[in-house]
Amino acid sequence: MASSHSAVRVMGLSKAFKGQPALQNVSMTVAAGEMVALVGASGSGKSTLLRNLNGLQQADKGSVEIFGNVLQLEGELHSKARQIRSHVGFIFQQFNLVNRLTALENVLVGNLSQVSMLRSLVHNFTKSEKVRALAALERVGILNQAHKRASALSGGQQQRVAIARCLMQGAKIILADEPIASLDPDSARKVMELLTSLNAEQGITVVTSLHQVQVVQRYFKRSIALRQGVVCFDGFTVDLDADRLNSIYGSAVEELVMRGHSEMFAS
Ligand SMILES: Nc1ncnc2c1ncn2[C@@H]1O[C@H](COP(=O)(O)OP(=O)(O)OP(=O)(O)O)[C@@H](O)[C@H]1O
Repeated sequence: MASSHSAVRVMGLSKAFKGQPALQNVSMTVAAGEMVALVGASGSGKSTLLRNLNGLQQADKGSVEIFGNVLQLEGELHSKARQIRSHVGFIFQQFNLVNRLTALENVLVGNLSQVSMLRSLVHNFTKSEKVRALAALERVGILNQAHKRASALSGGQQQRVAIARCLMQGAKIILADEPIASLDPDSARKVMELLTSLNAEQGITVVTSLHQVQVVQRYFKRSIALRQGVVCFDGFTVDLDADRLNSIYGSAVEELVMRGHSEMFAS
């Protein structure tokens, strides 16, 4: 596939921590509008790969392109990395909101980090920015929580604020690192349904690391599996049968059972 049609293109990406390889010659392409699950045992490299896809981390070798623009190449971030990253939203297992700010303020300030600066910024947002932030909260179904502090929201609501922040940012790609791992089954289902509808209705490309194989099978047509930093499967999720899962997870296959969310689909 031509890189200009790819949302994400990774070529020969390798990354080591203190000499220990975390990613080894990883190559993959995600088309614009695709929704892809990243699976693999704990420590297989999923978070490292996601962080490299938006330049939060730099690899030692290889390249990452976003919509055909080089984000990083051979360990160097491109000089326009900031601009390229503006299309890429990131959500984390632990939501990464500023607890003292309201849901609306969190959506407005995005990922900026200094709270005192954030406070003053909040008061400088224009009416149209506030209207956009409220629309983003409405899109994720929590407009009625807009003025509550993040710390007073449930985990599922906090994760939806984090997704609203991506919408406010205008993200065309959402990278999600275990977005449901800290959620109860009902909240997890709502977050997965929200990501699925953003993908289907707004064409947002979604790449999500997940441990729950039932969730992967339910929501993702395509999966990419890592084992010890190497891509060991890239294909249709329906082809992830018991033998393949055993080979991907090795002795860690019990993680799938222990960390499953089968209750998500009970109702
Ligand atoms: N900042 C870091 N410093 C040192 N080693 C790291 C760092 N980040 C990751 N690693 C190592 O790189 C390897 C891959 O880790 P990574 O977090 O990417 O795996 P993962 O598949 O996301 O795991 P999990 O499912 O438990 O989140 C592991 O061996 C991990 O210990």
